[in-house]
Amino acid sequence: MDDTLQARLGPLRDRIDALDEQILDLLNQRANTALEVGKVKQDHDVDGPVLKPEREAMVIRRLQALNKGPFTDQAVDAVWTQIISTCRGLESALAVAYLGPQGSFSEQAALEHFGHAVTRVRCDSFDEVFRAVEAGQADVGMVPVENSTEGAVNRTLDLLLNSPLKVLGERSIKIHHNLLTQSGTLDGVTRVMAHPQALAQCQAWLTQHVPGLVRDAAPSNGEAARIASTDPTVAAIAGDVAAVAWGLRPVASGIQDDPQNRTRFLAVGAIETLPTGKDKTSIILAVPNRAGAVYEMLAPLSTNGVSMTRFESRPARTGAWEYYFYVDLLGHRNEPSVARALADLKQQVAFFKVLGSYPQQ
Ligand SMILES: O=C(O)C(=O)C[C@]1(C(=O)O)C=C[C@@H](O)C=C1
Repeated sequence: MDDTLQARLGPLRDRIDALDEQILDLLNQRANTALEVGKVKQDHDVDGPVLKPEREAMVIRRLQALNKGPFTDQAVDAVWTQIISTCRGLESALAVAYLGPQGSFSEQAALEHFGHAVTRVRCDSFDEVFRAVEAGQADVGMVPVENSTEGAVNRTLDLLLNSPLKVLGERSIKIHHNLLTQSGTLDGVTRVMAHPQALAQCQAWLTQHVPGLVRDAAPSNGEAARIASTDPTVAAIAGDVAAVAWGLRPVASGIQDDPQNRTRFLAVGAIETLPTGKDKTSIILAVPNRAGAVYEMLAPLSTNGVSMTRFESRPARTGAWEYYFYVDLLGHRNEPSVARALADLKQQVAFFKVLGSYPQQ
Protein backbone atom coordinates (compact mmCIF):
# COMPACT_ATOMS: atom_id res chain seq x y z
CA MET A 1 0.00 0.00 0.00
CA ASP A 2 1.33 3.46 -0.78
CA ASP A 3 2.36 5.62 2.16
CA THR A 4 -0.07 8.54 1.69
CA LEU A 5 -2.98 6.13 1.31
CA GLN A 6 -1.93 4.40 4.53
CA ALA A 7 -1.50 7.74 6.29
CA ARG A 8 -5.07 8.73 5.43
CA LEU A 9 -6.72 5.32 6.02
CA GLY A 10 -4.96 4.55 9.31
CA PRO A 11 -6.65 7.25 11.45
CA LEU A 12 -10.06 6.57 9.88
CA ARG A 13 -9.78 2.88 10.71
CA ASP A 14 -8.65 3.75 14.23
CA ARG A 15 -11.80 5.87 14.55
CA ILE A 16 -13.96 2.99 13.28
CA ASP A 17 -12.32 0.66 15.83
CA ALA A 18 -13.04 3.13 18.65
CA LEU A 19 -16.67 3.59 17.51
CA ASP A 20 -17.15 -0.19 17.28
CA GLU A 21 -15.94 -0.50 20.90
CA GLN A 22 -18.52 2.08 21.97
CA ILE A 23 -21.26 0.33 19.97
CA LEU A 24 -20.31 -3.01 21.54
CA ASP A 25 -20.39 -1.49 25.02
CA LEU A 26 -23.81 0.07 24.33
CA LEU A 27 -25.14 -3.20 22.92
CA ASN A 28 -24.13 -4.99 26.09
CA GLN A 29 -25.74 -2.28 28.22
CA ARG A 30 -28.93 -2.75 26.15
CA ALA A 31 -28.76 -6.55 26.54
CA ASN A 32 -28.38 -6.22 30.32
CA THR A 33 -31.36 -3.84 30.43
CA ALA A 34 -33.48 -6.32 28.43
CA LEU A 35 -32.49 -9.01 30.96
CA GLU A 36 -33.76 -6.71 33.73
CA VAL A 37 -37.03 -6.26 31.77
CA GLY A 38 -37.29 -10.05 31.64
CA LYS A 39 -36.81 -10.25 35.40
CA VAL A 40 -39.49 -7.62 36.06
CA LYS A 41 -41.90 -9.60 33.83
CA GLN A 42 -41.07 -12.77 35.78
CA ASP A 43 -41.56 -11.02 39.14
CA HIS A 44 -45.01 -9.89 37.99
CA ASP A 45 -45.92 -13.35 36.64
CA VAL A 46 -46.38 -12.08 33.06
CA ASP A 47 -47.30 -15.25 31.19
CA GLY A 48 -46.51 -16.30 27.62
CA PRO A 49 -43.63 -15.52 25.31
CA VAL A 50 -41.42 -12.51 25.92
CA LEU A 51 -42.38 -11.24 22.45
CA LYS A 52 -44.18 -7.89 22.41
CA PRO A 53 -44.73 -7.13 18.70
CA GLU A 54 -46.11 -3.63 19.34
CA ARG A 55 -43.09 -2.61 21.42
CA GLU A 56 -40.64 -3.97 18.82
CA ALA A 57 -42.39 -2.06 16.00
CA MET A 58 -42.40 1.16 18.03
CA VAL A 59 -38.70 0.89 18.98
CA ILE A 60 -37.76 0.59 15.30
CA ARG A 61 -40.17 3.28 14.01
CA ARG A 62 -38.97 5.77 16.65
CA LEU A 63 -35.36 5.29 15.55
CA GLN A 64 -36.29 5.57 11.85
CA ALA A 65 -38.01 8.88 12.63
CA LEU A 66 -34.85 10.10 14.45
CA ASN A 67 -32.51 8.77 11.77
CA LYS A 68 -30.50 11.47 9.97
CA GLY A 69 -28.62 9.06 7.65
CA PRO A 70 -26.57 8.13 5.70
CA PHE A 71 -27.51 4.87 7.48
CA THR A 72 -30.78 4.00 5.64
CA ASP A 73 -34.14 3.42 7.36
CA GLN A 74 -34.12 -0.07 5.85
CA ALA A 75 -30.76 -0.69 7.54
CA VAL A 76 -32.16 0.66 10.85
CA ASP A 77 -34.93 -1.96 10.51
CA ALA A 78 -32.52 -4.80 9.68
CA VAL A 79 -29.95 -3.92 12.38
CA TRP A 80 -32.46 -3.26 15.19
CA THR A 81 -34.50 -6.33 14.31
CA GLN A 82 -31.32 -8.26 14.97
CA ILE A 83 -30.44 -6.33 18.14
CA ILE A 84 -33.94 -6.83 19.55
CA SER A 85 -33.87 -10.49 18.48
CA THR A 86 -30.66 -11.03 20.45
CA CYS A 87 -31.99 -9.19 23.53
CA ARG A 88 -35.29 -11.12 23.32
CA GLY A 89 -33.34 -14.36 22.97
CA LEU A 90 -31.40 -13.58 26.17
CA GLU A 91 -34.72 -13.16 28.01
CA SER A 92 -36.14 -16.39 26.55
CA ALA A 93 -35.72 -18.17 23.18
CA LEU A 94 -38.55 -17.52 20.70
CA ALA A 95 -39.46 -20.66 18.70
CA VAL A 96 -40.63 -19.81 15.15
CA ALA A 97 -42.39 -22.38 12.92
CA TYR A 98 -42.42 -22.09 9.12
CA LEU A 99 -42.62 -24.16 5.95
CA GLY A 100 -39.64 -25.76 4.44
CA PRO A 101 -36.14 -26.93 5.06
CA GLN A 102 -33.22 -24.53 5.23
CA GLY A 103 -33.33 -21.73 2.67
CA SER A 104 -37.09 -21.47 2.04
CA PHE A 105 -38.65 -18.04 1.49
CA SER A 106 -40.70 -18.66 4.64
CA GLU A 107 -37.44 -19.03 6.57
CA GLN A 108 -36.16 -15.80 5.02
CA ALA A 109 -39.38 -13.98 5.99
CA ALA A 110 -39.28 -15.44 9.52
CA LEU A 111 -35.66 -14.35 10.05
CA GLU A 112 -36.21 -10.88 8.52
CA HIS A 113 -39.17 -10.39 10.86
CA PHE A 114 -37.98 -11.94 14.12
CA GLY A 115 -34.19 -11.75 13.60
CA HIS A 116 -31.75 -14.66 13.71
CA ALA A 117 -31.69 -15.27 17.49
CA VAL A 118 -34.68 -17.64 17.34
CA THR A 119 -35.20 -21.38 17.57
CA ARG A 120 -36.17 -22.62 14.11
CA VAL A 121 -39.07 -25.09 13.91
CA ARG A 122 -39.08 -26.36 10.32
CA CYS A 123 -42.39 -27.85 9.12
CA ASP A 124 -43.49 -29.89 6.07
CA SER A 125 -46.75 -28.04 5.41
CA PHE A 126 -48.71 -24.91 6.35
CA ASP A 127 -51.05 -27.19 8.36
CA GLU A 128 -48.09 -28.35 10.41
CA VAL A 129 -47.02 -24.73 11.06
CA PHE A 130 -50.44 -23.97 12.57
CA ARG A 131 -50.46 -27.27 14.50
CA ALA A 132 -46.99 -26.62 15.94
CA VAL A 133 -48.01 -23.18 17.26
CA GLU A 134 -51.43 -24.34 18.48
CA ALA A 135 -49.77 -27.24 20.34
CA GLY A 136 -47.19 -24.92 21.91
CA GLN A 137 -44.23 -26.55 20.11
CA ALA A 138 -43.54 -23.10 18.67
CA ASP A 139 -44.37 -19.61 20.00
CA VAL A 140 -45.17 -18.12 16.60
CA GLY A 141 -45.57 -19.23 12.97
CA MET A 142 -44.77 -17.45 9.71
CA VAL A 143 -47.00 -18.25 6.70
CA PRO A 144 -47.37 -16.71 3.22
CA VAL A 145 -50.80 -15.18 2.64
CA GLU A 146 -50.59 -13.48 -0.76
CA ASN A 147 -48.28 -13.16 -3.73
CA SER A 148 -48.21 -10.20 -6.10
CA THR A 149 -48.33 -12.49 -9.17
CA GLU A 150 -50.42 -15.44 -8.02
CA GLY A 151 -52.79 -13.83 -5.51
CA ALA A 152 -53.97 -15.51 -2.33
CA VAL A 153 -52.32 -18.56 -0.74
CA ASN A 154 -55.56 -20.48 -0.33
CA ARG A 155 -54.39 -23.06 2.19
CA THR A 156 -53.29 -20.28 4.55
CA LEU A 157 -56.69 -18.56 4.21
CA ASP A 158 -58.47 -21.84 5.07
CA LEU A 159 -56.22 -22.44 8.08
CA LEU A 160 -56.75 -18.88 9.37
CA LEU A 161 -60.52 -19.46 9.21
CA ASN A 162 -60.39 -22.44 11.54
CA SER A 163 -57.45 -21.63 13.81
CA PRO A 164 -57.68 -19.94 17.23
CA LEU A 165 -54.32 -18.23 16.54
CA LYS A 166 -54.10 -14.46 16.11
CA VAL A 167 -52.27 -12.53 13.41
CA LEU A 168 -49.53 -10.54 15.17
CA GLY A 169 -47.40 -9.17 12.34
CA GLU A 170 -46.81 -8.92 8.59
CA ARG A 171 -43.70 -8.97 6.42
CA SER A 172 -43.52 -8.59 2.66
CA ILE A 173 -40.38 -9.85 0.93
CA LYS A 174 -39.15 -9.74 -2.65
CA ILE A 175 -39.30 -13.17 -4.28
CA HIS A 176 -36.43 -13.72 -6.68
CA HIS A 177 -36.49 -17.21 -8.23
CA ASN A 178 -33.56 -19.06 -9.82
CA LEU A 179 -33.44 -22.25 -11.88
CA LEU A 180 -30.86 -24.32 -9.96
CA THR A 181 -29.00 -27.56 -10.64
CA GLN A 182 -25.94 -29.34 -9.27
CA SER A 183 -23.82 -28.47 -12.33
CA GLY A 184 -25.25 -25.07 -13.26
CA THR A 185 -26.28 -26.55 -16.64
CA LEU A 186 -29.29 -28.52 -17.90
CA ASP A 187 -27.19 -31.55 -19.01
CA GLY A 188 -29.09 -34.71 -18.04
CA VAL A 189 -31.93 -32.70 -16.40
CA THR A 190 -35.44 -33.96 -17.19
CA ARG A 191 -37.61 -32.42 -14.44
CA VAL A 192 -38.08 -29.07 -12.75
CA MET A 193 -39.42 -29.12 -9.19
CA ALA A 194 -40.85 -26.35 -6.99
CA HIS A 195 -43.78 -25.42 -4.78
CA PRO A 196 -46.89 -25.04 -7.02
CA GLN A 197 -46.92 -21.28 -6.25
CA ALA A 198 -43.37 -20.92 -7.60
CA LEU A 199 -44.14 -23.02 -10.70
CA ALA A 200 -47.08 -20.68 -11.35
CA GLN A 201 -44.98 -17.55 -10.76
CA CYS A 202 -42.45 -18.74 -13.39
CA GLN A 203 -44.77 -20.45 -15.90
CA ALA A 204 -44.20 -18.09 -18.86
CA TRP A 205 -40.43 -18.29 -18.44
CA LEU A 206 -40.51 -22.11 -18.17
CA THR A 207 -42.70 -22.43 -21.29
CA GLN A 208 -40.43 -20.16 -23.28
CA HIS A 209 -37.01 -21.40 -22.14
CA VAL A 210 -37.34 -25.01 -20.95
CA PRO A 211 -40.55 -26.38 -22.54
CA GLY A 212 -39.13 -29.93 -22.51
CA LEU A 213 -38.78 -30.18 -18.69
CA VAL A 214 -41.54 -32.01 -16.80
CA ARG A 215 -42.92 -29.74 -14.03
CA ASP A 216 -43.30 -31.50 -10.68
CA ALA A 217 -44.80 -30.06 -7.49
CA ALA A 218 -42.69 -30.15 -4.30
CA PRO A 219 -43.92 -29.38 -0.76
CA SER A 220 -41.65 -26.31 -0.73
CA ASN A 221 -38.93 -24.73 -2.88
CA GLY A 222 -36.43 -25.56 -0.15
CA GLU A 223 -37.42 -29.24 -0.43
CA ALA A 224 -37.11 -29.04 -4.24
CA ALA A 225 -33.60 -27.63 -3.78
CA ARG A 226 -32.73 -30.43 -1.37
CA ILE A 227 -33.91 -33.04 -3.91
CA ALA A 228 -31.95 -31.32 -6.71
CA SER A 229 -28.84 -31.47 -4.55
CA THR A 230 -29.06 -35.30 -4.51
CA ASP A 231 -30.60 -35.98 -7.97
CA PRO A 232 -28.78 -34.68 -11.09
CA THR A 233 -31.90 -35.15 -13.26
CA VAL A 234 -33.77 -32.53 -11.20
CA ALA A 235 -33.65 -28.74 -11.50
CA ALA A 236 -35.20 -26.74 -8.65
CA ILE A 237 -36.80 -23.32 -8.62
CA ALA A 238 -35.69 -21.59 -5.43
CA GLY A 239 -34.16 -18.41 -4.04
CA ASP A 240 -30.55 -17.38 -3.45
CA VAL A 241 -30.52 -18.58 0.17
CA ALA A 242 -31.62 -22.09 -0.87
CA ALA A 243 -28.96 -22.15 -3.63
CA VAL A 244 -26.24 -21.52 -1.06
CA ALA A 245 -27.81 -23.83 1.54
CA TRP A 246 -27.92 -26.80 -0.85
CA GLY A 247 -24.76 -26.07 -2.89
CA LEU A 248 -26.66 -25.59 -6.16
CA ARG A 249 -25.62 -23.46 -9.12
CA PRO A 250 -27.89 -21.17 -11.18
CA VAL A 251 -28.78 -22.12 -14.74
CA ALA A 252 -30.74 -18.85 -14.86
CA SER A 253 -31.56 -16.12 -12.32
CA GLY A 254 -34.61 -13.90 -11.86
CA ILE A 255 -36.92 -16.28 -13.76
CA GLN A 256 -40.15 -15.07 -12.07
CA ASP A 257 -42.55 -13.70 -14.71
CA ASP A 258 -42.98 -10.46 -12.75
CA PRO A 259 -39.64 -8.83 -11.82
CA GLN A 260 -41.39 -7.07 -8.89
CA ASN A 261 -42.75 -10.39 -7.55
CA ARG A 262 -43.37 -10.13 -3.77
CA THR A 263 -44.96 -12.34 -1.15
CA ARG A 264 -46.62 -11.08 2.01
CA PHE A 265 -46.28 -13.28 5.09
CA LEU A 266 -48.28 -13.19 8.30
CA ALA A 267 -46.91 -13.96 11.75
CA VAL A 268 -49.41 -15.92 13.85
CA GLY A 269 -49.44 -16.85 17.52
CA ALA A 270 -51.48 -16.91 20.70
CA ILE A 271 -50.67 -13.26 21.45
CA GLU A 272 -52.92 -10.19 21.44
CA THR A 273 -50.99 -7.22 20.04
CA LEU A 274 -51.59 -3.72 21.45
CA PRO A 275 -51.98 -0.56 19.31
CA THR A 276 -48.89 1.21 17.93
CA GLY A 277 -50.60 4.10 16.13
CA LYS A 278 -50.01 2.51 12.70
CA ASP A 279 -51.75 -0.86 12.61
CA LYS A 280 -53.85 -3.15 10.46
CA THR A 281 -56.74 -5.40 11.41
CA SER A 282 -57.56 -8.60 9.49
CA ILE A 283 -61.09 -10.01 9.62
CA ILE A 284 -63.18 -12.71 7.93
CA LEU A 285 -66.84 -12.09 7.04
CA ALA A 286 -69.68 -13.96 5.32
CA VAL A 287 -73.08 -12.71 4.20
CA PRO A 288 -76.15 -14.53 2.88
CA ASN A 289 -76.09 -15.17 -0.88
CA ARG A 290 -78.44 -12.41 -2.11
CA ALA A 291 -78.27 -9.30 -4.31
CA GLY A 292 -76.58 -6.32 -2.68
CA ALA A 293 -75.40 -8.27 0.38
CA VAL A 294 -71.66 -7.68 -0.21
CA TYR A 295 -72.24 -4.00 -0.91
CA GLU A 296 -74.23 -3.60 2.33
CA MET A 297 -71.69 -5.68 4.25
CA LEU A 298 -68.97 -3.08 3.63
CA ALA A 299 -71.09 0.00 4.42
CA PRO A 300 -70.02 0.21 8.14
CA LEU A 301 -66.43 0.72 7.00
CA SER A 302 -67.10 3.86 4.98
CA THR A 303 -69.64 5.13 7.55
CA ASN A 304 -66.94 4.98 10.23
CA GLY A 305 -64.15 6.28 7.95
CA VAL A 306 -62.16 3.02 8.02
CA SER A 307 -60.01 2.23 4.96
CA MET A 308 -59.79 -1.25 3.48
CA THR A 309 -56.40 -2.37 2.11
CA ARG A 310 -57.36 -5.86 0.95
CA PHE A 311 -60.48 -7.76 -0.02
CA GLU A 312 -60.24 -11.44 -0.92
CA SER A 313 -62.97 -14.03 -1.35
CA ARG A 314 -62.81 -17.76 -0.81
CA PRO A 315 -65.60 -20.31 -1.52
CA ALA A 316 -67.33 -21.47 1.68
CA ARG A 317 -67.58 -25.02 0.20
CA THR A 318 -71.32 -25.23 0.80
CA GLY A 319 -71.94 -25.75 -2.94
CA ALA A 320 -74.26 -22.72 -2.86
CA TRP A 321 -71.95 -20.03 -4.28
CA GLU A 322 -71.35 -18.71 -0.77
CA TYR A 323 -68.07 -17.06 0.14
CA TYR A 324 -65.89 -16.03 3.03
CA PHE A 325 -64.46 -12.54 2.60
CA TYR A 326 -60.99 -11.80 3.97
CA VAL A 327 -60.71 -8.09 4.65
CA ASP A 328 -57.74 -6.04 5.89
CA LEU A 329 -58.48 -2.66 7.48
CA LEU A 330 -56.26 0.22 8.48
CA GLY A 331 -56.25 0.78 12.24
CA HIS A 332 -56.26 -1.29 15.43
CA ARG A 333 -59.41 -2.98 16.70
CA ASN A 334 -59.14 -0.95 19.94
CA GLU A 335 -59.24 2.40 18.06
CA PRO A 336 -62.72 3.93 18.40
CA SER A 337 -63.50 4.20 14.64
CA VAL A 338 -62.39 0.61 13.95
CA ALA A 339 -64.14 -0.69 17.08
CA ARG A 340 -67.40 1.01 15.94
CA ALA A 341 -67.06 -0.34 12.37
CA LEU A 342 -66.44 -3.87 13.70
CA ALA A 343 -69.41 -3.68 16.07
CA ASP A 344 -71.68 -2.54 13.17
CA LEU A 345 -70.31 -5.24 10.85
CA LYS A 346 -70.87 -7.93 13.44
CA GLN A 347 -74.55 -6.94 13.69
CA GLN A 348 -75.30 -7.55 10.05
CA VAL A 349 -73.14 -10.40 8.78
CA ALA A 350 -73.74 -14.14 8.95
CA PHE A 351 -70.15 -14.87 10.01
CA PHE A 352 -67.60 -12.62 11.71
CA LYS A 353 -64.08 -13.35 12.93
CA VAL A 354 -61.28 -10.96 13.88
CA LEU A 355 -57.96 -12.56 12.96
CA GLY A 356 -56.02 -9.89 14.80
CA SER A 357 -54.67 -6.35 14.88
CA TYR A 358 -50.95 -5.91 14.29
CA PRO A 359 -48.29 -3.29 13.43
CA GLN A 360 -48.35 -2.29 9.77
CA GLN A 361 -45.05 -3.00 8.00
O1 LIG B 1 -39.68 -4.20 26.22
C1 LIG B 1 -39.77 -5.42 26.43
O2 LIG B 1 -40.80 -5.94 26.87
C2 LIG B 1 -38.63 -6.30 26.13
O3 LIG B 1 -38.70 -7.47 26.43
C3 LIG B 1 -37.43 -5.75 25.43
C4 LIG B 1 -37.49 -5.96 23.92
C5 LIG B 1 -36.28 -5.17 23.31
O4 LIG B 1 -35.21 -5.76 23.15
O5 LIG B 1 -36.45 -3.99 23.03
C6 LIG B 1 -37.36 -7.41 23.61
C7 LIG B 1 -38.44 -8.21 23.34
C8 LIG B 1 -39.81 -7.70 23.23
O6 LIG B 1 -40.51 -8.28 22.15
C9 LIG B 1 -39.84 -6.23 23.13
C10 LIG B 1 -38.76 -5.44 23.37
